[in-house]
Amino acid sequence: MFEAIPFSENPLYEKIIADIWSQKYSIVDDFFMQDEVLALRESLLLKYEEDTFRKSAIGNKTNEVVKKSIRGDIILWIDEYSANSAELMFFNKINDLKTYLNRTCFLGINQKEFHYAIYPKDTYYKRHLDTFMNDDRRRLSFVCYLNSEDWKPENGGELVLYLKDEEKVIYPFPGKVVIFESQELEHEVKPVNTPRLSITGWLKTR
Ligand SMILES: O=C(O)CCC(=O)C(=O)O
Ligand SMILES: [Fe+2]
Repeated sequence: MFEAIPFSENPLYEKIIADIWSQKYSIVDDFFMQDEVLALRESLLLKYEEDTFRKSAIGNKTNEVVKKSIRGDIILWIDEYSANSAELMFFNKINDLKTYLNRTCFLGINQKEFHYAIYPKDTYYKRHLDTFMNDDRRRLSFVCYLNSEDWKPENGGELVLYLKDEEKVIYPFPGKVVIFESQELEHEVKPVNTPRLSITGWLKTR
C-alpha cells in the first residue's frame, strides 16, 4: 500500500498552474511582500556595490559570448548554499513552488538556477527564447522584479511576451513575478531609462 503524503491545496499555486496550462505564462502581482522585496533589493545593491556583478552573456557556459547589442544587463548568479537571509527566504518560496509543481504536475524539476540582474539606463534584451541549442533543460522561466515602490511605466523596461496572436506587455513593478514556459515563449525586455532590478531564474529538468 502507498503511504499517504500530507498535501494541502494551495490556491495561488493552483492559479499559476492553470494559467501556465492555458496560456503558457502566469503573472502574480504580489508573489513577494513589500518587506521581502526590500530585503532582496538591499541584498542586490550591496553585492553591486561590492562589484561582484558582471556583464551578461548569451549562450551557456560552453559557448557564451558577451553581446551588448543583444542584451545589456549585468548579472550575478545566486548560490543557494551561501545564501544570505533574504536569499534564503527567496529560495524557500521557490523550493515550495517547485515541490508543489512536481507533486501536482509531475514536471520532474530537479535543478534550478537564479541570478540577480541590473539593466542600466539605455539597456535592453532583444527578443529571444530562454533555451540554448545544446541545453533544453530549462522548463520554466521565473522573473521577480525588485524595483523601488515608486517605479513608473515611463521608466521603460517592459517585459513583452510574444504570444500566438498578442504581445503581452508587463510592467516591472516590485514584487511582481512572471513565470512562463522557457521553450515556448519568445520575449523581450524593452529599453530602460532608469536602472531596472530583478531576479531571474529557471526551473530545470535534468
Ligand atoms: O527581466 C525580464 O523581464 C526578463 C529577463 C530575460 O528575459 C532573461 O534574463 O532571459
Ligand atoms: Fe529571457
